[in-house]
Amino acid sequence: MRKITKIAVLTSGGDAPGMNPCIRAVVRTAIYNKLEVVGIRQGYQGLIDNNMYEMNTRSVSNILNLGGTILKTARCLPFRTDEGMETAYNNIKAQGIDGIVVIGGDGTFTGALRFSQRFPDIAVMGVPGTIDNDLYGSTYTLGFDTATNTVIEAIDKIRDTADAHDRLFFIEVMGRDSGAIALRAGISCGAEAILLPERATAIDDLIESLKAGQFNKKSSSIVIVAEGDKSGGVYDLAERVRGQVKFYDIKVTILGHLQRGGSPSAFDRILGSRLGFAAVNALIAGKSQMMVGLEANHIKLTTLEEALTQHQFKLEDDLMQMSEILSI
Ligand SMILES: Nc1ncnc2c1ncn2[C@@H]1O[C@H](COP(=O)(O)OP(=O)(O)OP(=O)(O)O)[C@@H](O)[C@H]1O
Ligand SMILES: O=P(O)(O)OC[C@H]1O[C@](O)(CO)[C@@H](O)[C@@H]1O
Ligand SMILES: [Mg+2]
Repeated sequence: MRKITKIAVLTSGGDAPGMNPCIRAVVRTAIYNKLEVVGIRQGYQGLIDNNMYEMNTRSVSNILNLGGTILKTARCLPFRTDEGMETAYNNIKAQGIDGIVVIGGDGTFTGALRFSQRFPDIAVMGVPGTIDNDLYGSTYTLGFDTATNTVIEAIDKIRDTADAHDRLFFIEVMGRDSGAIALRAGISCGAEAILLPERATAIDDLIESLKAGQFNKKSSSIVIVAEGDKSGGVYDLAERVRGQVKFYDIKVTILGHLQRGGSPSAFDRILGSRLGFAAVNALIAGKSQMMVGLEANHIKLTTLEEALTQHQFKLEDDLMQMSEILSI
């Protein structure tokens, strides 16, 4: 079995509330088990730039409540190249690191898998950290709960003013390839329609359902549009509907990056702590090329390969059907 003596931890891709509790758990679990632990700054960019520092138990004091990530993060193009990966590998070897915990989303795991297939002597363990909730093998990813609650708080406020003015709002929420936030927020806020990247919505059907809402004496309507919806963008969509829905004044709101910030919820603090703890224990047990996730309230290991390829089945059919029925 491979022996781990020194590990590194990094956060990569979009930041997500819960990353800091996870970093804290990784560092303290490692030190408790007499491992050295190194923090990599700015995700894969830090591996390439050799931007690393030794961490101790006090490096992670008072961070449970912080949004963002104390290690910083990046979208790093050079890591996609063979040369970039090789530079990263040489820096890792020079530091004597034999295992890495990577906290991020599907892109981060794609990079981690490619890297560890090329350099299998470095063990990699993924922690699902993305507000997009788009990984197979964990019912929830870090940050999704906090981000969804942030979105709900914002949409509730929009509903107040929409109702006061008898307006129809198109609200864009994050999710370039994922409708997870849109679906959960839509159900929680009673959205009249939810447009998702995973499902095509015919514009005629949308208009018919808005007309039905007006017929049923709805004073306001909210259409939640995930960023990655294929209808051509929220402004374009609003314009097309404006031509045919005369009874509502129409407004557009893009919630944007406020959705990714903020103090992690209790759920994300606990999830981050559990997954960080489990990730270090999995490395110590000799595992690699895997992701630690939470399924049915139990820690589960999934191969990175599976985590990346199975997620398209994740949006629940019953939620999609229910959201339409409950908003009549
Ligand atoms: N095919 C790939 N090969 C090597 N590295 C990759 C690959 N795809 C992504 N990465 C690395 O992973 C980083 C993070 O990926 P990405 O920007 O897609 O975010 P993510 O991890 O999916 O998180 P989120 O979707 O929550 O923002 C990229 O910036 C890049 O450095
Ligand atoms: O902050 P950036 O790099 O524009 O990324 C935005 C993307 O990141 C995510 O927020 C995930 O982190 C997606 O939902 C969104 O499409
Ligand atoms: Mg992603």
